[in-house]
Amino acid sequence: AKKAKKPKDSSNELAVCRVLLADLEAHQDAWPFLSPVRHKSVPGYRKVIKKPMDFSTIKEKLTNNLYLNLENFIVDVNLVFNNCQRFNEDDSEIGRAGHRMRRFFDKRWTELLHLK
Ligand SMILES: CO[C@H](O)CCc1ccc(O)cc1
Repeated sequence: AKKAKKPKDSSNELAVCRVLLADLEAHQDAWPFLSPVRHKSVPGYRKVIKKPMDFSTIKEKLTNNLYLNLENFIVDVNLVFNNCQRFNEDDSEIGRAGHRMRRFFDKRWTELLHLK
């Protein structure tokens, strides 16, 4: 017989997003990602990175209810890290910060989801 699916409790997903964003912003390696890249002073950035994203923009979107669920939020956080990997050498200050931040984020949201 089909097992009854447990109803998904999505009510606290946005609270989880706020906790995750606060943790990202507080991380010592967050500095390259806190505000939008000044593409006018970074040659090539606008050409190479089609969808710029940063933590302050994510905060703005969260405040304006532009994330319908945790998944949409995670897509934007991963965009920050994927943009970073695309534009920076792995063996660079910012490249390494991006890898460390992605590892931290992946660990943190899976921790929070397992609390449910
Ligand atoms: C999230 O940080 C951006 O990838 C900044 C890229 C950058 C690399 C070198 C620079 O001199 C300026 C910006």
